[in-house]
Amino acid sequence: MKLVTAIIKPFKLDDVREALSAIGVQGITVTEVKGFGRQKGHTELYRGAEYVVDFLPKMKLEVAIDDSLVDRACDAIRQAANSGKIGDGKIFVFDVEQAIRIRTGDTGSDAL
Ligand SMILES: Nc1ncnc2c1ncn2[C@@H]1O[C@H](COP(=O)(O)OP(=O)(O)OP(=O)(O)O)[C@@H](O)[C@H]1O
Repeated sequence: MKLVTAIIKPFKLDDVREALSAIGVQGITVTEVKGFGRQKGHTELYRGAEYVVDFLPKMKLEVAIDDSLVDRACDAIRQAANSGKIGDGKIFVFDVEQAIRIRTGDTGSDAL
């Protein structure tokens, strides 16, 4: 199992959620975060206004999935979150040791 973490622009959240649902992802955790990438000193558009890049609002998605879905999930996020502009975000992939569904006690991929 892997944890796919994506930092995306907030207005792309619905598109990314739909793209992940379409490939069979069943659960997503979303957190409002702030961050910046390597484009310090450049400007980035956020809700129509230009900002000197500082800590800009982003959404962090966390999706725990079976290994077999990782490539498709990353492709889906890339396509859905890509505006072609700076600050579109990043995807990080981590190993997941265990998953447990609290209600039933299911473990591993059965718990995803
Ligand atoms: N190395 C990193 N570690 C942790 N978070 C990061 C890192 N790089 C980017 N982020 C997060 O991702 C968000 C989007 O990054 P961003 O797309 O600006 O990266 P970039 O490397 O500057 O790419 P681009 O040139 O396409 O803008 C940042 O606001 C930050 O929250």
